[in-house]
Parts: sequence; structure tokens; C-alpha cells
Amino acid sequence: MVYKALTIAGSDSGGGAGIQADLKTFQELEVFGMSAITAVTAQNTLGVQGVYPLPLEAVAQQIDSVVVDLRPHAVKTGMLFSSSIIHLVASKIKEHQLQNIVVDPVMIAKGGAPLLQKEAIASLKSELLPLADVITPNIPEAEVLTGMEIRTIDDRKEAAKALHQLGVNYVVMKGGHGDGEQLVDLLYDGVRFYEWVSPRIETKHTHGTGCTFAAAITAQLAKGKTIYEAVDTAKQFIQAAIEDELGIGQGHGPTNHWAFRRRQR
Ligand SMILES: Nc1ncnc2c1ncn2[C@@H]1O[C@H](COP(=O)(O)OP(=O)(O)OP(=O)(O)O)[C@@H](O)[C@H]1O
Ligand SMILES: Cc1ncc(CO)c(N)n1
Repeated sequence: MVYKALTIAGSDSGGGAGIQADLKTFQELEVFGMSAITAVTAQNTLGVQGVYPLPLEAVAQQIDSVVVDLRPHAVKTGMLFSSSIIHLVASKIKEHQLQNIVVDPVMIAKGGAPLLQKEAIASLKSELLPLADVITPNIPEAEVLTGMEIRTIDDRKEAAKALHQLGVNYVVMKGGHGDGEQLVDLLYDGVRFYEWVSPRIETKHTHGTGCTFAAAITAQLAKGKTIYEAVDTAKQFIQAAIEDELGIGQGHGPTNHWAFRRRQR
């Protein structure tokens, strides 16, 4: 059986985040990766130098082309940029009855460059989240989506419940932006909370951690793994990718997408 996953996201010319991180991660986890590019960014480890959204027609056609011929087992969304792209992606998910939808609600790049227009947040909540099986916000994204201030682990749990209420089946709240030496990632399935606690790795090379983590979840769901198994593997994947740093670029470098595979030997 060949498992297939589609990423609908922005291109990161620097190769560490966006479409490139997703495809590399799918490949490393032995899932055939396909893409529909929403925007091209000129980007490197120092920041985002340019953002060029594609015409809606180009985004629609890429999704149609992939789906009618190569039907994916799972779909990940990343940088969607505008409310019109969000509207389009939501209608394509419905039209093609796509399954295992993982929404990474990408809003800003590490250096602060906006990857989602402010006015698109309402469409993200009302149009895309009700179709999502999984959402993978970091803490600032969860704050924007819920309007809540998140300080404690209990706050994170309240926010996860609020996101679940918007129609998402599984909320995976990433803990990279928390403070303290321990990192806590949470999974909420509407009934129970599951936690992954790990030591914070001291490094500046964390460009694309969020994309890579969500892509690993998507790849595992494509293979039919449960959400718990998918998050567990994604956690090991990102841990290895941060630990075995490549140390490339002058700024916040990319993670190491082949580290997890090498450790399996
Ligand atoms: N310094 C770190 N040490 C260990 N794990 C980390 C570190 N930073 C992030 N992670 C892990 O990486 C994953 C992504 O988390 P994070 O909250 O950084 O996502 P993000 O902010 O969306 O990333 P980005 O926007 O850079 O793509 C989580 O599983 C998190 O626990
Ligand atoms: C294209 C793209 N998507 C997502 C992110 C978030 O890391 C980024 N920096 N660039």
C-alpha cells in the first residue's frame, strides 16, 4: 500500500518550513507527498523577504489535479494567507470530501512577518476549523483564535476546549512558546487530555518546527495511525530534528528532517 498526503501551504525558498518541510517530512515517514502552493515566499534563516500569493484559480487547479488522480489519505494546511484562499480550500475539502484534515493555523513567521492577513482569522474560525480533524496551534495562535490569555497549563486546557467547540475533533496545542525548562504539548480529544513533556533544547535553530511537527502528524494519519500514535511519532520526529541540528544559515536555521530516520537504524 502506498500512502499519500497532500499539503496546501506556502513555499519557503529556504527549505526549512512550509511546503518544503512538509514534503521532506512526508518522505522521511514513507508517505508520498503532494502539494498545492498557496503563496510563494522569498525566505531564509534571517527572515521573510517577500510574499507572493498565487491567484485563486492556480490554488484551486492544483487541488483538483491532485485529488482527481492521486486522492490523498490525509491533507495538511499551512500558510493560507487570505480569507479568499481559506474560503476556497474549505469549499474544495467539502467538494472532494477530503479526509484526515490537519489544520496548522500558521499566522506569523518566527521573525514576525505576517503569513495570514488579520481579516482572514474570522474565515479560518468559521469556515475551515469546522472541517478540521486536527488543529495544531502554538500558544500565540491559540490565543488569537480563542481571544483568551494563555499563561498556565489550565489556561491551555480551557483554550483547547474552546477550539474543540468550534468543531475540531482533536486539538494539539504545541508548547514551544511556553516558558520554563520543560515543554508541554497537549492533545485534547473532546473527553481526555494527553500530555507530552520534554526538556527544552537550547538552540536557535527552530525554523519550521511547527510545520514539521504537523506534517509528521499528517503522514501518520495517512497511514491509518490513531491520533495518539500520530502525535507520539511526531513528537519523536521533531525532537530528533531539533537535537541533531544542521547549524546552517546565519539566522534561525532549519531543523534536521533526516535525524529521525537515522535514529531508527
Ligand atoms: N526548543 C525546543 N526544544 C524541544 N522541543 C521544541 C523546541 N521548540 C519547539 N519544540 C517542539 O516543536 C514542536 C513545534 O512547537 P512550536 O510551539 O515551536 O511550534 P511553532 O511555533 O508553530 O513553530 P514555527 O512557527 O517555528 O514553525 C512542538 O512539539 C514543540 O514542543
Ligand atoms: C511558507 C511558510 N509557512 C509557514 C511558516 C511558519 O514557520 C513559514 N515560516 N513559512
